[in-house]
Amino acid sequence: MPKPLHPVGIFGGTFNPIHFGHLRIAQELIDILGLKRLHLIPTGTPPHRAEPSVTARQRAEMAMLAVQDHPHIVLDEREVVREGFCYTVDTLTALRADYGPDQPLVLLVGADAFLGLMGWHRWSALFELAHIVVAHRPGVLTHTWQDAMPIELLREYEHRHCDDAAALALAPAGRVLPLAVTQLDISSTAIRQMVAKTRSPRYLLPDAVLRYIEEHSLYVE
Ligand SMILES: Nc1ncnc2c1ncn2[C@@H]1O[C@H](COP(=O)(O)OP(=O)(O)OP(=O)(O)O)[C@@H](O)[C@H]1O
Ligand SMILES: O=C(O)c1ccc[n+]([C@@H]2O[C@H](COP(=O)([O-])O)[C@@H](O)[C@H]2O)c1
Repeated sequence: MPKPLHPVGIFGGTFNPIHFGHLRIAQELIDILGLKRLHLIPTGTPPHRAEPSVTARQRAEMAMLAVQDHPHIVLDEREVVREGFCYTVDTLTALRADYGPDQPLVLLVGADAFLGLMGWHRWSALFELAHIVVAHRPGVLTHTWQDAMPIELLREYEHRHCDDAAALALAPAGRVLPLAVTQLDISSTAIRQMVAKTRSPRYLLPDAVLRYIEEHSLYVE
């Protein structure tokens, strides 16, 4: 029997700014799935929210400061340099072309993002391109979260749901795995608000990222 391939992780976000909530779920995914590589992908121009207050380049620079010494996380700037809206389906299509048809790809999203998946461009094509791992997030009702899913998403979830992380190495795409991760009630919104009120977000994000925010006077009002 051929040896299963190590899945490749993919984690996109606005990262305005990146914080320990993001970094912790990325680390837990790496450990649980035995990933050798996770692409950390700051969004360029997001289709789904107002233009972030900080440029994609600066959000990417903060993400780089957060992961530059990590042995398995690579900062992937393909969305930062893309013209126009950044759709995840396009990013996954490009990664699928890079890695070939057999490589298991695993897209990491938080539970709040997964609940909004039907609003994503060509959302049902995402399941053909990658597995989706859904990290629990404080504030999202995880024990009854199926009740919060729109019916079409629930149908996909019930069809694709699996609880065995090892199963993701056995197919290139198509499964949905909920992941009970350490719950860190941190959001970029809260960090931006703290800075605006001259309160320190220290210990919610890496020191190097906080220094960058201070040096560039980000989020001050
Ligand atoms: N504390 C957290 N725990 C689990 N998942 C998280 C956490 N923070 C963010 N995520 C997930 O990380 C991805 C990127 O999130 P994003 O960059 O929008 O951060 P955010 O903190 O939600 O930002 P904002 O407050 O600006 O909306 C999303 O899939 C989101 O669900
Ligand atoms: O492709 C889409 O239509 C789409 C719609 C909403 C969100 N996304 C992606 O989901 C990821 C998390 O988004 P956010 O807003 O929680 O930072 C990020 O990589 C976005 O590009 C993608």
